[in-house]
Amino acid sequence: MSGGEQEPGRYYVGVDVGTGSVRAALVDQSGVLLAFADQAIKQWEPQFNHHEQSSEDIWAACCAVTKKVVQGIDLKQIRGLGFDATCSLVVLDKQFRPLPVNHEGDSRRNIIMWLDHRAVSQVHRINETKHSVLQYVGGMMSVEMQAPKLLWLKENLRETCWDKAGHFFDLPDFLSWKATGVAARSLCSLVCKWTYSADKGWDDSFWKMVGLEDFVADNYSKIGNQVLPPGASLGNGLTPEAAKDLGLPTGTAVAASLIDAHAGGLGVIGADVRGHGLVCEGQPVTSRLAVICGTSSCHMGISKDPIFVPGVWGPYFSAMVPGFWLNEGGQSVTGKLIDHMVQGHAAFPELQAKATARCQNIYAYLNSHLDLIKKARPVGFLTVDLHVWPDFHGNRSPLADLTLKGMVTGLKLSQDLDDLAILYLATVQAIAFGTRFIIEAMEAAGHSISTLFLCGGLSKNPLFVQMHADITGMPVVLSQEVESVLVGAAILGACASGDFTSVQEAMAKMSKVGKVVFPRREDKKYYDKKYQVFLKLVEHQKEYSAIMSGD
Ligand SMILES: Nc1ncnc2c1ncn2[C@@H]1O[C@H](COP(=O)(O)OP(=O)(O)O)[C@@H](O)[C@H]1O
Ligand SMILES: O=C(CO)[C@H](O)[C@H](O)COP(=O)(O)O
Repeated sequence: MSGGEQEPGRYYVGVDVGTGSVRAALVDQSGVLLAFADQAIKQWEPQFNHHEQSSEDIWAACCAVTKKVVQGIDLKQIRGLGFDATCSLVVLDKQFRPLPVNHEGDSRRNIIMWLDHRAVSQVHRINETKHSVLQYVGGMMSVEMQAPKLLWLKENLRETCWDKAGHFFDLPDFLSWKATGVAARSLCSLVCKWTYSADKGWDDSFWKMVGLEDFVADNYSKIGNQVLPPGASLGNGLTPEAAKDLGLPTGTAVAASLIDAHAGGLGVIGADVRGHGLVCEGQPVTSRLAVICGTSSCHMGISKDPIFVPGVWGPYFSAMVPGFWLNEGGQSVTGKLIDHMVQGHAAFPELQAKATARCQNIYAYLNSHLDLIKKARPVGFLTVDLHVWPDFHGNRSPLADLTLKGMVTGLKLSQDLDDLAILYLATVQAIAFGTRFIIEAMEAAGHSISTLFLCGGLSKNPLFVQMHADITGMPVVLSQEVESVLVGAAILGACASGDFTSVQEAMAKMSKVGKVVFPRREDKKYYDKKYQVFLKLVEHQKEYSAIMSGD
């Protein structure tokens, strides 16, 4: 379909596999969510910095949530299915059975998660090669990408995993394979996490130089030698087995997938902004930055020509919006950091009890508590002497330094609820300062950004949203559908069904502006000062480490 026509009763299913849970939605042609379901997924941390999951557990969760959202629907109306997922590494043997990625030999745990930092030595060696593919990941490969993890498997689990492995998938590609039996990879995963180039393909010299020449020898069959653009229809759609598992008809169209952050980007970045008083109304789509905030935050900016931003991943061609280059800034832990700070505080049990008594989630409770304890000035001013540096899991962007640690300055002896609430506020602010730091790096390299489009679990937190507006000085657009990542996944399904002629057309019809949050200009001076302190924190941290590593 094209030309603005809407066919009644045409639905798409989007499935989003985040770090902590799997979500599914039934979505109509105008991007409205008609049904939603979610289910938690298992995670293991057998050692510090080792994070693992199970592809069977995740597939079972995808099936359970999909069955729920299509309940009571005439299945003939479901036109397409799209998956997005975290960029975790799935390992299968030659018969497509799970292989262990751990010393314990537990083959249930066959996924090295994206936030796993076990491959530190491997990524250092990869970066030391200074190979030209590194130009397209911000100048420096991240330990969270797939090449270092593959090298770790080769060096550490040779017999139990590496020699037996037949297939290494990015999690989004594993899901589309499981659904259709088609092992083609999405251009999104391969370009963003595996060093594939949209125009030149694989670079043999890179894999040979880093010690993974095995892939070249077998023509990349284990990591993908058929590549499709996100949204392309895969094979004959759902296989009979997958259709039974998911509760959908055999042959339902299935799309080549996207990484979760990229699906969030599709779900928000193309919305029609007319009538909201936004400066980006008269500007090209490249003035918009999609920020997908869940366990981590990802900052997705697009451009017509490639822009090389030191410490910011990309430029990646056609990895999110077809025909555009993508730069992806990121913070490895944001939601996870807030949870960590709050749950680790002595007053956490009291917070839980009080929030439960009021039938509120802990963050809604904390936000109202901050409102209660604020004095004459706005809430944000409660942290005048409390500052946080948020890199508790290293810095992804723009410093690309995985050795950086978290910092807090301004601690007191009190451990009460006020103290917890203010520490939570300072953490939220630190994450927003991190976003400002990334935006400044992108702008210095040539991006021109005026408006933020937020989605993901943290965008449900009004304090997080307001702090992003105040600290960046930019308006924040929230979508009509809170679960915009699922709208992105459904857009893929809609493209695979053939109901739209392009991803751009589907984006324009299915993503919608909900609420706009403007910055409080009168607070700018205060946040500028706090930003100065923020930048000092990392400078000082580097000085401390130089002192300690000196003689
Ligand atoms: N209503 C809410 N208010 C505040 N924070 C929330 C809310 N819902 C989710 N979050 C936070 O969002 C984060 C998870 O976001 P989500 O997008 O679900 O993550 P992922 O995709 O990584 O699984 C968690 O840190 C959680 O605390
Ligand atoms: O690297 C990423 C995207 O390129 C994401 O950080 C990763 O996929 C995890 O996402 P989330 O925080 O939504 O679970």
